[in-house]
This record gives sequence, C-alpha cells and structure tokens, in this order.
Amino acid sequence: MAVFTEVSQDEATALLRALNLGELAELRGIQSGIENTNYFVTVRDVLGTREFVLTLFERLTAEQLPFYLYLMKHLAQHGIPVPDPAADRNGEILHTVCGKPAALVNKLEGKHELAPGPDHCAQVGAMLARMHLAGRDYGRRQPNLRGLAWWNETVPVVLPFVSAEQAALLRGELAFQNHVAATSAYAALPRGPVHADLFRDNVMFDGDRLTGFFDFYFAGVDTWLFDLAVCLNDWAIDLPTGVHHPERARAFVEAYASVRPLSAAERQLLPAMLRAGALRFWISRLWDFHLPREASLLNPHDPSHFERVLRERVRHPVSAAGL
Ligand SMILES: Nc1ncnc2c1ncn2[C@@H]1O[C@H](COP(=O)(O)OP(=O)(O)O)[C@@H](O)[C@H]1O
Ligand SMILES: N[C@@H](CCOP(=O)(O)O)C(=O)O
Repeated sequence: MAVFTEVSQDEATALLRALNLGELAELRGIQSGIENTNYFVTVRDVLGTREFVLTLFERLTAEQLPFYLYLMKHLAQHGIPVPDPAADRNGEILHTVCGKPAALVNKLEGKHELAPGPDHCAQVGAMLARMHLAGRDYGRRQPNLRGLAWWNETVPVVLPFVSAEQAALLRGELAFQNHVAATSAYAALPRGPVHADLFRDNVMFDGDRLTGFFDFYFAGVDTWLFDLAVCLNDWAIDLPTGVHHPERARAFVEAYASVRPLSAAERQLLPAMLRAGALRFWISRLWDFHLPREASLLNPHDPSHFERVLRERVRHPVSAAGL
C-alpha cells in the first residue's frame, strides 16, 4: 500500500483547474511507491486524454523541494526525458494538495527494465551524459545530501549495529574515501547536478526504447563520476552476487563517453568512485534498517547487498582501461 493520503476527486479537480489542464477523467492510486503518495491522473481536454502523476510529498518539505522540481523542469526544457512539473498561472510548480506539498508531472511511457542488456545500458549511459551536460547551467545549488559529509556523520551511528568485521570494512572504506576526496585528482573531477539514485527502478523503457528518468529526490550537486558509478553498481552487476558484468559496463561507459568523454582524472578515479557508490548505499540501507525514523514510510532494502557490492569492488577493482 502506498497511498498514504487519500486525494478526493474534488481536490484533484481543483488542482487541474488551477493548472488549466482540462477535466479529470480518472484518479488512480499507485501502490508501488514507498515514500510518497502517488496517483495516476487522466485528464480530458479538447485534444483528447493525457496522463499525469500527482505526487504528495510525505517526507520532503516545501523548502527542500524547489531544487528537485526546478531541476526536473530545467532538464525537461533542455530535451532530457524527465517528468516536467506543471505550472499554475503564476508559474508556480510546487502546489498544496490535502495540506501536503504536491507536484503534478507528465507520466512517462513504459515500465522498468529489471533485466537490462548491453543495449539498455548504452541508452541509459548516453542519456546520463546528456543529462549531466544539460544540468551545467542550472542555477540552483544544493549539495548531494547523501554525500561524504553524511557518510562521516552516519557511519558512527550505524557501527553499533554491525559485526566487528563489518565495522572494520566501514571504517576502512570511509577513511579511504576521505583520503580520495582530499586528492588533486578528486578536485579536478567535473561536477554539477546529478541524479545520484538512477537505479533500474528509476528509469522507464517502452519496449526497448528509453523513455525517461524519474525520482529525482536524492539529486544534488556532486561529481558526474559519482553518478556514473552509482549507475554501474546497479545496471552493470549481477544482482544476486554483486559481481561486475563487463559487457553491460562497457556498453554503459562507452555510450556515456561518446557524448561526454571522460577526463584523465575520471579514468583514474573510476575504481574509487565505484567503491564510493557502494559505500553510500550500504550506509543508507544500514541506517534505514537499524534506525527507522519515526513516521518514516520507508520499507528498508537489504543492506547486505551493498556490502557484497563493496567487497567485490575492493577485491576486483574495475579500471576504465579494462572496460
Ligand atoms: N513520472 C512518472 N511516469 C510514470 N510512472 C511514474 C512516474 N512517477 C512515478 N511513477 C510510478 O510510480 C511508482 C512509484 O514512484 P516512486 O517515485 O518510486 O515513489 P516513492 O518515491 O514513493 O518510492 C514508480 O515505480 C512508477 O511506476
Ligand atoms: N535506490 C535506493 C533507495 C532509494 O529509494 P527509491 O525507491 O526512492 O529509489 C536503494 O536501493 O537503496
């Protein structure tokens, strides 16, 4: 169940009026979300019917949301297939529905590709690079709130819940990432707005054609290489074992680099960023699992998955040259 707040037909109709989008034809709760209330909204106007997604934000606040929503609008305006938040007559894209901050975006066609092949990876890789380039002139700034500072804050909080062996790995990896972040190669990495959570379940395909990226609510300004590494840790591994999948990884990185070639510093730091990407999600999953926040809606994912991915990345470093 994932409709945490019931939206009435009258509330939805009032929003559509404010957005000048036509008449409500259907309002259907989306069951699969775990964090927000989502509805599919079908709208009828003189041109026919169109589908939107209405999201009521249950955790993020009205202060935090503009960075994400205006980033989506900016990317959509630059031709990147991402949900485009609908504006009212004052140009406002953050609305209030049932007393909660809310947005209405266009529905992306298709569904998730949970068993991607090299061609899916190549499409996501090329679009990721296009998205990074399109984000260069986005004016708002918000750091990646799940970046290095948060890892340093959160590792001590989760240490009491893990074994001595896991604690040693967490401490050692955090020390390594602090060291990497202090190097001149790291300082030379290009950066900008990144998605930071572009897993298979945040991308849509219609058949074999990529139709868009969504769920930008972990986005922030970070290195582009970190975003690439987060993707490779999901799109280009064998999920049960965490083992690197060379063919999918090569397809992903070659397609990315065909749009935006990787710099020397990025090539040098790819193995370290793959470890960083695994560490980030191991920490957040441990945190969600052992310290469920009060009133949190999260249904925690298995932390041991990213422990396995991290151990794989440490044991078998993947160099850019080896791809
Ligand atoms: N713009 C969109 N276009 C198509 N489907 C969407 C869109 N936004 C959300 N969905 C659907 O709603 C589901 C839940 O959205 P998600 O952002 O994962 O919710 P939550 O943040 O609550 O986890 C997604 O798995 C997807 O099927
Ligand atoms: N992708 C993250 C969890 C983020 O949750 P989402 O459903 O909002 O994408 C993970 O796998 O830990």
